[in-house]
Amino acid sequence: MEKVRRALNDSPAMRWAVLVLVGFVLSVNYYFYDAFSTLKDLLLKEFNFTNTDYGLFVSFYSIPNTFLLMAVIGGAILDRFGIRRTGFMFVFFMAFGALLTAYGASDYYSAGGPGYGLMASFLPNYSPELKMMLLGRFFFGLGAETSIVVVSKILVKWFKGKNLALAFGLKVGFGRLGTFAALQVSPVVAGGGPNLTTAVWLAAILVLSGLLAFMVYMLLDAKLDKQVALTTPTAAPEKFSFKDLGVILSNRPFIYIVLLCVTFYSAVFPFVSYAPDFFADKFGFTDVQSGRVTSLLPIGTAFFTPLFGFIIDRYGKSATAMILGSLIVLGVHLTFAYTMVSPYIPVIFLGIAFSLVPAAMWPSMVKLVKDSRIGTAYGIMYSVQNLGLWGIPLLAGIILDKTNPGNPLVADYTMTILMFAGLGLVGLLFSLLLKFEDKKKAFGIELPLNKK
Ligand SMILES: NCCCC[C@H](N)C(=O)NCC(=O)O
Repeated sequence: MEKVRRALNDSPAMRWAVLVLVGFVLSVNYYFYDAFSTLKDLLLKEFNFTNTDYGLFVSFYSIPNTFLLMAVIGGAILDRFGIRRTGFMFVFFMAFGALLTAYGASDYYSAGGPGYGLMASFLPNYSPELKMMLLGRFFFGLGAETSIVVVSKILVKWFKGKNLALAFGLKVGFGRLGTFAALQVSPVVAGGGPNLTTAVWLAAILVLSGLLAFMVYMLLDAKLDKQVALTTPTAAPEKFSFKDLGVILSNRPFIYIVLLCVTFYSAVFPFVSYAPDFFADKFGFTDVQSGRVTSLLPIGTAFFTPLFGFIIDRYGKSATAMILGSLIVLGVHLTFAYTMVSPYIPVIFLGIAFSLVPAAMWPSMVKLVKDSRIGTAYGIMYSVQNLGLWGIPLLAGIILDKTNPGNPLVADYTMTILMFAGLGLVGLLFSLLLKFEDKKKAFGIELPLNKK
């Protein structure tokens, strides 16, 4: 039998190849998530959506993960059944949901295609188009979040002790590139309205190509497992037990990170879903201009997150990075709410915050949870985070409708943005508590990650 001296994950080239493959899966995931933010006005016009309908559509992504605890269940299934089976299933759901959403927005469906009659037969206050798109968004969210958990576990498998924070930074960077592309490409393809459906189909087809990329990754994963089995006696996968959940949930720094995760991301992702419309309404930008300024955020973070990850691998200071990032988010939203400063400046600062916190937060988990339970831990984080990603876009839409009675074309966003600032403030509090706890009990969150 051929003796394996080096496993696939010992080769830097293979590690980076894996990162590119799973990074692509993330890019298309984020592309689809964000492709609708520059189409908001068109959706309102074409399908008679209200701001609340739009908020509902954005937030439906999070329903399976929050209320059905799919990210936690997905994380536990992942720890139990492994990366290949679980990953394929969830990337498949993501692609199915994306195609269903595109179908719901298509002319063929609106003209009475399959399912139209059924969707028209209940809840008449919501259009059949909205209902089909909500169903698609539900499946997309179910698969998308859990597939991010899968990708996180893949990175721990290939990169632990070998530039893990850099790998996580690049992973986030791939996601941001997807958001950047969506903000740039979607409004151009939609062409101000006539090609709205094409813009949505393009997004769905990209997600489908992510499924193919994941299947290629599965081949590498199987090969690595075979090599590892030759050199290391394989332990049977540990069965999921509620005791494990209890252990994870009684870890105080973990809880602070989860709470920071929900407040920080709720102040950023839902903001991005409204940002193009906000820039258009407050600063008089066109759809394409506001898409462009919003897209500075993901493109900046695509470069800065890996850079901060690289620094954290070597020098640590993760808790401090989370405090600084939270402080910046608060300052940025107050600037948006109360000043007419050119949006380019706060967006750049938001990009720095949006790089610092993710670069520090996600890899910190390996300091708190053992590898065999990392899927469950990320699943818990994502489920709680999704509570914010569900509630906050909806709340933003409701505040927007309430503070702008009569649905004027140009809306006043002040109260909506102040709500985002409030979330930034609460996030800052949790990041301070995290640093305090780490100082008291020496969990090592401030230490470099490139240490065994
Ligand atoms: N695709 C947009 C929502 C992704 C949410 C995801 N749970 C997450 O937080 N990813 C980490 C990140 O920084 O993007």
